Amino acid sequence: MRVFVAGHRGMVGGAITRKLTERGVDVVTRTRTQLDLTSQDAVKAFFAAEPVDAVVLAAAKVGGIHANNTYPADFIYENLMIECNVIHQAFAAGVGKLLFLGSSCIYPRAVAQPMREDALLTGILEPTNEPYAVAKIAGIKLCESYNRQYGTDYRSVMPTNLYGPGDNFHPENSHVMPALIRRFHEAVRDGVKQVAIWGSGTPRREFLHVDDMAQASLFVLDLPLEVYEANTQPMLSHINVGYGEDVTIRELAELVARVTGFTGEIVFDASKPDGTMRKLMDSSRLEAMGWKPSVVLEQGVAETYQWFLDNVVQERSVAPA
Ligand SMILES: NC(=O)C1=CN([C@@H]2O[C@H](COP(=O)(O)OP(=O)(O)OC[C@H]3O[C@@H](n4cnc5c(N)ncnc54)[C@H](OP(=O)(O)O)[C@@H]3O)[C@@H](O)[C@H]2O)C=CC1
Ligand SMILES: C[C@H]1O[C@H](OP(=O)(O)OP(=O)(O)OC[C@H]2O[C@@H](n3cnc4c(=O)[nH]c(N)nc43)[C@H](O)[C@@H]2O)[C@@H](O)[C@@H](O)C1=O
Repeated sequence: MRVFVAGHRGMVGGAITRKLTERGVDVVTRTRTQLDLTSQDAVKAFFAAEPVDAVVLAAAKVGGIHANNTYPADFIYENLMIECNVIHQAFAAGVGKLLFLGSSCIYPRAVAQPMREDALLTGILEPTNEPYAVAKIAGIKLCESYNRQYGTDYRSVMPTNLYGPGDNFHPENSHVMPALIRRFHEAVRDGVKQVAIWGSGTPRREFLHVDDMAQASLFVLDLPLEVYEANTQPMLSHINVGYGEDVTIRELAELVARVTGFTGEIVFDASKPDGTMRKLMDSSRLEAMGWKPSVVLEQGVAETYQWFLDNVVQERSVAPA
């Protein structure tokens, strides 16, 4: 079994690669420098040269609310190009099996909670990440369309907000969890008594550890075709992957403060956007098939903070001035 993991250096692609390698799968990888997935010619040449049995598409332009809002053209263009190139060229090279990773932002911003798979395309999207969401919806529809027209077995999973080792801890462009881990850590380090959190603190988010996401991805990829099809009716579309519970951003900030040892004041910066007020996944389809998450949020945040200390902080302290 040879599997191409696109995006193997990312948080999710890295976790999936580790799990596949543990299983003894021959994982094919390329860095972005070796293979720019936005280039149709390069992706075509790659599939011609590297026969694989399956593809995991975990490469994407990814970022938090600020990055999505600031670089909308990059988010829609790069994600559409990556999806079109990888999905079409995999098909053209005769690869029958593929797993596409979407996102919970595909659902309308004011949809009933928890969000079911069949809520797709039933309302208006959240404006702060609409371009990214449109690209992710296109990815689902690409897989669905190739399955319908050509009989491929291209599956899609929709992860909720993810976190864990390998996350992006950029102060502005990252997601909320790594941003807060960095901000609280630096406040403790510098003796700062007040930390500002973006928005009102009232939006709710659901956080799933990346190891659970990787496990869910392989669980879905392993499902017998008839089971996947029976659980993705009516359009053989996609499956949600969530933790099952959400917290307010204020509660998340309080948790990260405890984990990092911050005892000062938490304030809220209303000049920053809240984004969607709630996006809790309904993961009952996946859970009915036997999958459930295993990493408890408090434990996951503590482990991620340790990873940040061991990798991001450590690397910076030994880097040349
Ligand atoms: N993180 C989250 O909270 C969530 C993520 N997802 C989805 O999960 C998937 C993985 O996300 P995550 O691991 O967090 O993202 P990361 O940003 O950690 O990883 C993305 C990977 O894609 C690669 N990549 C991006 N553009 C290109 C390109 N043009 N050519 C080649 N490689 C490219 C990156 O390469 P390089 O290392 O060179 O930058 C990187 O390895 C994505 O589809 C994302 O949309 C869905 C919901 C939530
Ligand atoms: C995974 C998901 O991720 C994005 O959507 P999002 O959930 O809104 O992402 P976020 O993690 O950036 O923010 C969550 C909440 O947290 C608040 N918040 C507080 N303080 C900080 C902060 O310091 N940084 C960030 N980033 N957010 C902060 C922030 O204001 C918001 O209310 C999209 O990419 C979307 O496309 C997508 O798929």
